[in-house]
Amino acid sequence: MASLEINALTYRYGQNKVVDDLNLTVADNEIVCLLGASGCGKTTTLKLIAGLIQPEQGVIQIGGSRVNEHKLFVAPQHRNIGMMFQDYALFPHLNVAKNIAFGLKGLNKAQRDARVKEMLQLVQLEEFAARYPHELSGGQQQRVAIARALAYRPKLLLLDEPFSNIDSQVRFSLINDIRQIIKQQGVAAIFVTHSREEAFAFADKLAIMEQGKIAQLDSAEALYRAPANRYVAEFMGQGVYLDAKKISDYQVSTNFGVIHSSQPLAAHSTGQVYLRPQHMRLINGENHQIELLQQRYLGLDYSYTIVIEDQALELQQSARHAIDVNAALAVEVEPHAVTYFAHEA
Ligand SMILES: Nc1ncnc2c1ncn2[C@@H]1O[C@H](COP(=O)(O)OP(=O)(O)OP(=O)(O)O)[C@@H](O)[C@H]1O
Repeated sequence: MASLEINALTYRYGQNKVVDDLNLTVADNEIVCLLGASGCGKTTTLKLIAGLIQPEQGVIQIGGSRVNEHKLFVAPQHRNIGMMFQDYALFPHLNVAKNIAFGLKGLNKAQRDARVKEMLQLVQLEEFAARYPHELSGGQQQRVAIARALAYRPKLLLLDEPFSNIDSQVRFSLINDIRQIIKQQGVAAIFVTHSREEAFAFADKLAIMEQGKIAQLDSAEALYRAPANRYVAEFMGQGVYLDAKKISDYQVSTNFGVIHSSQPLAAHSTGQVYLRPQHMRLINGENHQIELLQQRYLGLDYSYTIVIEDQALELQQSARHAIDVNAALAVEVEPHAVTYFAHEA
């Protein structure tokens, strides 16, 4: 059974349709990250799931139970969700143990104390039970926040930019720890972030959101290998488009030579390939009319900013294979799972 199932969800702020017929499923025990351009509707989607706002249309089911439909509207505290929002700070006047215990209902004191102890162990903050939030680091505060969110054993966790205020040096170890904690508890989670790197480290699947809809939901690897459209391809990483003509199921011809694909190409006979820097190498050779804008030495690598067919791209390659920037430049494209789109309508 899915922990979350959303069908045809729609929401407007005034005339502005911010969530548009959105469908999304999160399996039990799965972490899904909502990623997309600023303003595409990520936070609004989380608020709809949480019950902080009411949809115009659509059905949301959490753990198999409908939380809205016609006259039904289940209040946030009865939705079986835990929330860790950027602006849902800890209560400053309560110590760590009391912050975690807040919201634990229907338990007697002994049960409540046992649950708080269990949660403190889970987030490895046993010695910090009596401390107040201002006496903790940002990372420790987020551990308390996750302990508080998990304390009443929700079916689904909602996390909105939970790591954005955390120092970059500790951010990725905190992300790993919190991922493990969530997996250990067997809870499903939806996570909103602006950072692809955070999404890769934290989520099982990424849901790429485009203008109020889910453009594609899959693993990061599948989104790289087979993006559903140009928005998803560009969102997953910088690249350049080259006009291309299909010459076999595994080969396209471009101004930069024949490119070999490790997967069958889409059906259209002409279109554009989207090439990412990691599949290209700048070399000295036959002049491909590549302009070098900038070269920087980064220690082990060189970074080259080049212009191909009016599109700028940054490539990094080992300083051991440095090229002569004053000689003619060309690119070599290695065989890979080529992304090949039809021409834009
Ligand atoms: N309370 C509000 N009243 C009116 N419009 C709003 C309100 N909140 C958000 N919006 C608009 O709805 C759209 C979606 O906002 P939302 O916060 O869901 O986007 P987001 O994808 O989370 O963006 P970001 O990545 O910048 O946080 C935006 O155009 C935003 O300006």
